[in-house]
Amino acid sequence: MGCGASSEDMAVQTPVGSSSTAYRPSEPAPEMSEEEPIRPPPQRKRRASVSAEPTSSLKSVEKVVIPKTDEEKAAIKASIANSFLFAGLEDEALADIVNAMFERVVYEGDVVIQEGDIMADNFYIIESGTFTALKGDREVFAYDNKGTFGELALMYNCPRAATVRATSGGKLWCVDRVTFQGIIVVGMRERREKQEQTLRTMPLFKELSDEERAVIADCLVSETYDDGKVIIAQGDNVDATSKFYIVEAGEVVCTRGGQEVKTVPIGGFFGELALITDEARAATCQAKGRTRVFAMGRDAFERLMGPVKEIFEASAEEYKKLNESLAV
Ligand SMILES: Nc1ncnc2c1ncn2[C@@H]1O[C@@H]2COP(=O)(O)O[C@H]2[C@H]1O
Repeated sequence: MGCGASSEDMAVQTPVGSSSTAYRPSEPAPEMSEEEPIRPPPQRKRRASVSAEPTSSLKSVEKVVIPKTDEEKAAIKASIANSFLFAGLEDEALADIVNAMFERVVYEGDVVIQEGDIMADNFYIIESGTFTALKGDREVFAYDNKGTFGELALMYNCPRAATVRATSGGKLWCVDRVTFQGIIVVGMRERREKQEQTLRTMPLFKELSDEERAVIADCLVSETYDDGKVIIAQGDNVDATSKFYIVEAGEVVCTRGGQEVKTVPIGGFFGELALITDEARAATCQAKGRTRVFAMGRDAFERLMGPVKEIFEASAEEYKKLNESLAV
């Protein structure tokens, strides 16, 4: 994770949901100890609710459908909205993964993941409860009613890097290994390849080396905006959380004082000016049609955008001339 993504980056916000799936303490998962009971992962072939269609991401992965209420689905989607693991997933893939999630109720002291376990089974999203992540006896992270864990062993096919134990009762949403790898890991790989290809064609990055582009790709997150949605508002102050954007699909319209000053096409950028000058946002930038952008955090922008500084300086000069001529 080249941009220093931490467990917090992966954290989900306030998961909700109210499935009534039974938790059976007498039913330990095969690779778990007695103290960590879990409802077994979905049976891909035998469940009546499992359909056999392949997913769009990985043809050989069957879709698993664990029935959920609309409220539960919406709540799960809200809770994973800020997780980079899910960012950029196509709507269909996201729906597939939400369908496949199953719940696990935990009690204080339950060991959900055991450090060193080579049979990593699930990825977990916290709906409620507190959890501690331990390496040996040392706590390396504490989760408080939000967050996700268990992705590393599934992404890199390595043993579990830490133990995760419930420090209160709570509820988790689980994604089984096959679904996680088939949708999230494959999706990330596909997106990464597409992203590097896209960056290569963008005027801003075309003079950079493959290595420079790869580092930049590590720090980009796809965001999707509906038609008319304001991505940047003129006059907003910038801070450490402010971002720089590149249009990946669709278009972005920029206005100053309500007057249109620019349409940013695919491959174009916006949101750089205030990050450079540390002044308020100079224009309002809105999606035209459903639009996808690559967003880069301010920290990465400052570290990585040096090589394209001249391009930014030239566009700042153009904006200045245009704004003077339009008196906006
Ligand atoms: N005429 C313009 N003047 C200033 N900014 C513009 C103009 N047209 C497009 N923009 C973009 O709108 C963005 C708004 O946020 P920033 O000020 O960070 O950076 C700005 C530019 O990238």
